[in-house]
Amino acid sequence: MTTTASILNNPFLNKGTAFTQAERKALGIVGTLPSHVQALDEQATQAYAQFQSKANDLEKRLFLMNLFNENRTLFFRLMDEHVVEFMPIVYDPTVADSIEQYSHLFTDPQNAAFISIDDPDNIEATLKNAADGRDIRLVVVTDAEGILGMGDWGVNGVDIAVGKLMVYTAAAGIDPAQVLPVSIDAGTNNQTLLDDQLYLGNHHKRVYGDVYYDVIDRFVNAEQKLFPESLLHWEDFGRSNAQVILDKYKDQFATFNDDIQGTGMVVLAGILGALNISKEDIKDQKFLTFGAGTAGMGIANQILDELKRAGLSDEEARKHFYAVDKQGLLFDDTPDLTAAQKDFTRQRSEFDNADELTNLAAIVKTVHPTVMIGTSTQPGTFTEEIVKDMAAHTERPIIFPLSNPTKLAEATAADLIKWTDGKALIATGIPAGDVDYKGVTYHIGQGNNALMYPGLGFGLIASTAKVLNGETLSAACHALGGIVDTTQAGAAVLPPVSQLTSFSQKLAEIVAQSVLDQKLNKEPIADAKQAVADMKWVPEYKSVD
Ligand SMILES: NC(=O)c1ccc[n+]([C@@H]2O[C@H](COP(=O)([O-])OP(=O)(O)OC[C@H]3O[C@@H](n4cnc5c(N)ncnc54)[C@H](O)[C@@H]3O)[C@@H](O)[C@H]2O)c1
Ligand SMILES: O=C(O)C[C@H](O)C(=O)O
Ligand SMILES: [Mn+2]
Repeated sequence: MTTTASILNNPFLNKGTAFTQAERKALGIVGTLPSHVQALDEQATQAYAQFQSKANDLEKRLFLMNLFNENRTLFFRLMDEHVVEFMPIVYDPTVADSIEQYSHLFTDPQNAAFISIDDPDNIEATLKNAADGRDIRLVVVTDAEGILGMGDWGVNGVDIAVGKLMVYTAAAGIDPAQVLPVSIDAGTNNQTLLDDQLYLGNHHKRVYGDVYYDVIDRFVNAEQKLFPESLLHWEDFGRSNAQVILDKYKDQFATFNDDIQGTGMVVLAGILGALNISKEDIKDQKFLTFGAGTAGMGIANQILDELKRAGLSDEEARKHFYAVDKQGLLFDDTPDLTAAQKDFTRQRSEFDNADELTNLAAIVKTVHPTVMIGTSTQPGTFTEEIVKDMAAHTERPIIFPLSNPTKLAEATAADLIKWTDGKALIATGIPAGDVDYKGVTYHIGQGNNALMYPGLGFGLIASTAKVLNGETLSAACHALGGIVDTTQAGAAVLPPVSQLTSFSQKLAEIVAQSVLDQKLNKEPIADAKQAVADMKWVPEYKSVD
């Protein structure tokens, strides 16, 4: 039965004041709206003026989330027009503030599914209720143990799943009615949340081990059963679980971990862009990853794959890596290595001063890296001394401080340009403004997986991919090559967010083509480009009869 509420409170159907008089009549909602009928453009102009009147970024975000909760078409029309301005508001870094305050600011569940580890028997019902009959093609799930670099945020982390999905639609054009954000509430070790009466998640410590993995398994089974056409995207799981989960499911159906693979992709694409500028060969680089966690090792593995595709043996390729974590440079005898770290250790016998290699300054001095990636969550750790030392031994140091949000970045782009006298080739995790230095304007690429996962995911869904493999990931990493004009002084290593929609489309087409080339499509598809074009949703009102 249609009721006024079932239309005006349904963000997938609601047009608000844009319902024509005929539609109002047909739907039985005559008189429930002011009489003047607005066009979508008019609504967008009006909403943008309200957005601009908000005092700060969090207020702006709250306003946009309200709009999102009321009317998805209007929200995405507006985001389409203002993508560069909206990205840092709906996504990183402002999403970080909203996650910290989620329970206090809560007004709406945003059509997410909330799975509780204490209620495993209701996992299927939870997904079904949240989907509410919609044809779900894309699920972003988080257990929020490692939200950006801010640690454990329990159920509050659902906002990152919502935010990632907003970027998917804005960038690639997935129909917002076909997506489902999922929170797995496995408890939290965040004492501030546990002590907070208003905290909306389970008030107990995080559950690990068999009980946890059993819930993950039940979730995966229910998800695949209910939404067999869907792609499953894992986000911000903790270091001890992320890779384990990915390894368990990656060959079974279309799935990926954004922090491991999405980040690996954007960093490799950024390095390829940087090498295009410096005209150097990837096989001549020495890679230092500072923060050898989920993202750091995902990046190392993606670069390793590239080196092997460029002709190096596995053994030769691994010699190009220096993985650094809390313990310093990781050696084969370093205690407490994770499974992923074990593949990238060095031997003490390779260095005269192995015992001194416990801090970044000493390691840079000894190793002379040409590429330094920060995924450590440790702000300001790429110091002037370290960066100058690195720059003294390589013509164009490639430096990517990627830790998010803003307050956790290893360095700022402006400092890196200054300390290296304009030589550094930089990408940052959060958006960075242009840097003017000695008469040159340096554009800074955003080394954020948001540049990659929308196109990757859309291409996989459009091509009905059975799985995602290394071949497709590699094709996607190379897809952005040539988009940036590297002949310009101060060119960025990655394309600008202002071109997010066009390069996401290109990426999706390349991904879909790779799937078809490998015959990994579930359904017959003749033309990858056409499949991508056919699936693209545009924020326009459809007429209601
Ligand atoms: N820009 C992007 O697209 C992107 C993508 C993923 C992650 N990240 C950022 O990378 C950071 C790490 O994320 P993650 O998912 O890999 O988390 P993680 O917890 O898996 O990894 C962080 C690693 O840093 C290490 N670390 C902590 N203190 C250190 C220190 N003093 N010296 C050296 N290493 C130290 C930890 O031991 C851990 O191994 C976060 O800030 C996250 O926002 C950015
Ligand atoms: O969410 C982001 O901004 C990127 C990345 O997935 C992260 O965890 O930091
Ligand atoms: Mn993440």
